[in-house]
Amino acid sequence: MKKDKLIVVATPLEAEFVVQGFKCDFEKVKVASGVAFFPKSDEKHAVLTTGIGKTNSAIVLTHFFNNFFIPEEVINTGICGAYPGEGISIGHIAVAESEIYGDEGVEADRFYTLEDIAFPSLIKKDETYFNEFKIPHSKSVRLKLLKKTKLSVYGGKFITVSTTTSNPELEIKRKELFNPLCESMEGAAVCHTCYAFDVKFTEIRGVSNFVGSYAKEGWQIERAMQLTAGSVYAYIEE
Ligand SMILES: O=C(O)c1cccc(C(=O)CC[C@H]2O[C@@H](n3cnc4c(=O)[nH]cnc43)[C@H](O)[C@@H]2O)c1
Repeated sequence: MKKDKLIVVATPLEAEFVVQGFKCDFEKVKVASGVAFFPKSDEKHAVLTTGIGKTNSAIVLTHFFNNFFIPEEVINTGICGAYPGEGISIGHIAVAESEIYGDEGVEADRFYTLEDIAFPSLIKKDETYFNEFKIPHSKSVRLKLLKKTKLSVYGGKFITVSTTTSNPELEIKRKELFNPLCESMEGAAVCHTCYAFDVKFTEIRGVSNFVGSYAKEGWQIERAMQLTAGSVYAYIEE
């Protein structure tokens, strides 16, 4: 097994899409409340399933780092919701340029961020982080995917939420607050954990739906998972 990169997903179905494309046998190992797939091949990478949401992601990834190995880079992948209006659509690929906790703060007369209320989420060396974690190498990730795949690949800010943005009022509000390209329920927590452990963080997601509505019949979950798995292979290929 190669240990330079670790692929992190939220759900068993997302793991299945990634693992099946590796075309090798895997050993399944329990990691706290999650599951790791360790490939029985020197050429392939491990895949970690955390369960959905910020808490599961942080618990399982921290447990993995402490008990298995610390990779040079974590690649967080899976599906996401896109904010309409940026050209991005269902079946497109999105690369995070920064990860933002979209609902950590205070909801009062307006939304107050962690910075507004002076509550850092992480203090490290000389840096203090609040809602946002920047991902400076993301442009090179996007360029690599554009070069190596025929997919539409967008870059922008991702927000991570506990409550999905499934009505138009919340969509407008979060768009005005953070100008996000996409949202998920794990990204910022995985990114935060990587910052804490000095691990490079990359996030590549496939758009399964638009935010702003709760019409689940329009979601294309399996197509988005398939395309995302393909873009992760393209990214990790030397
Ligand atoms: O069945 C439902 O009612 C339901 C409501 C909201 C989300 C789901 C999911 O299955 C998605 C959760 C899963 O996928 C990511 N994801 C995908 N689209 C979005 C989105 O628009 N907003 C936030 N997260 C999204 C997320 O990272 C979770 O892992 C089901």
